[in-house]
Amino acid sequence: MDHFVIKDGIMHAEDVPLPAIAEAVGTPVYVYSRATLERHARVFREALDAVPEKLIAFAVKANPNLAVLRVLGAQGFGADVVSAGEMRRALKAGIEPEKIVFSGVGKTAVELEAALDSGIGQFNIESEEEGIELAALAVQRGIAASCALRVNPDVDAGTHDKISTGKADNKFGVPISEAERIFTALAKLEGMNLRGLAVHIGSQLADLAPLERAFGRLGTLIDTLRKQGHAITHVDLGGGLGVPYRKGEELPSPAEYGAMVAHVTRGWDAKLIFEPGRVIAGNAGVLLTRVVRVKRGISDPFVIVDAAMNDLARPALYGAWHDFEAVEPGTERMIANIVGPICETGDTFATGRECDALEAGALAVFRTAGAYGATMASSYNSRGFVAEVLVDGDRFAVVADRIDAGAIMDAERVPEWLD
Ligand SMILES: Cc1ncc(COP(=O)(O)O)c(C=O)c1O
Ligand SMILES: N[C@@H](CCCC[NH3+])C(=O)O
Repeated sequence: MDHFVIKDGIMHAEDVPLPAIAEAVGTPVYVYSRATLERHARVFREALDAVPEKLIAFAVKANPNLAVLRVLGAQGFGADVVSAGEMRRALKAGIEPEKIVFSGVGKTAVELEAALDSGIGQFNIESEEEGIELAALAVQRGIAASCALRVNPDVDAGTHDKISTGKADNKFGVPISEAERIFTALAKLEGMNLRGLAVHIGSQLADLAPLERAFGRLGTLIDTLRKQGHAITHVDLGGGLGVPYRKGEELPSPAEYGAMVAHVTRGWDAKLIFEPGRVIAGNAGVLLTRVVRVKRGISDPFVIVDAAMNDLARPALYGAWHDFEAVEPGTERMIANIVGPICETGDTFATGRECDALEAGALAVFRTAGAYGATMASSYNSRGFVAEVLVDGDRFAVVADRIDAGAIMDAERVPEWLD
């Protein structure tokens, strides 16, 4: 069930009319639905009912807002983090350290130390070099780091090139052909409790077959390692499940994903870890924006909105599609180029898009903006950082203040020697 629906001619987030949020907080603003987050968490968990032992660790990069993390933590989710900053957020949101998994190719020594000192549950090691460094830091502390080795299975996820992570030439994980040697070498190290494997082949996957292929390769590797006497007790299957960005688009459901996982992993006898991001948060948020003006020229009109590529980068970065709808739609439609105010032609959300007819001052939303939206924002063109709101039934709260150009300038200094 969609929690962003038109009631009495006005789009609501749950029971809150979006114009009320625009009035109180201004635009552009991200609006998240607590009920949707909770429903997605429940659906994903239930889809994995057949998996006896599991941890679902939300990929914090998708939406690191503290309130969002708090909602998901209350659903029993852990956190998949890729930086000390994300780890601090997960901890601050109340997620137990034991439920935190640290992924990422470039964890610095400072980050590894912070994570060891916080007692996080698992490090997903992405190279032999990282494993050696981490083990040494653990020895200094008189502890052993619980780790999984991230394997690059050389599988084409069939997604956008910039968000594919499991092909041999991608920077992530160790090549599957080298995994046995590296696992054996790292497992010997003092300070290293190498207890499993991890894989993540990419994001916004529209087909389960590449995931199934990757998990199958992991299964073969588990057998090989066990035959050599290694204990494999934890296997992290990453995230990646895609979501519909266009009305009517069909993607594999969490239930289909869960059935595939249960089938491929039958008999693995290990705790499975999942790192979903987009499938939990994507359709739990919209970016609410106001039309600045409609510029008519020789081509389709330009609908210039007050949101821009600095607030929602996905269209400019990946050519991504986000449905665009009026908050108070009439019966008329138009064909328009939907653009932001930034001084780049790439600040274009849609070209030649059929949408509700809009005039200056009207409110509209970009849908499916709850994942990889605010988290990828920048302050380009000194536009500041966009605000975020969480809706719960008929109430809402600002869960991230708008940070304007003034606040950003407060962190800057002009050295005296320039005077
Ligand atoms: C290691 C890792 N885990 C989980 C995710 C979450 O992916 P998604 O949002 O597609 O579920 C990502 C992002 O692709 C990732 O890099
Ligand atoms: N930022 C990407 C997803 C990257 C996933 C991170 N590994 C997107 O918006 O689609």
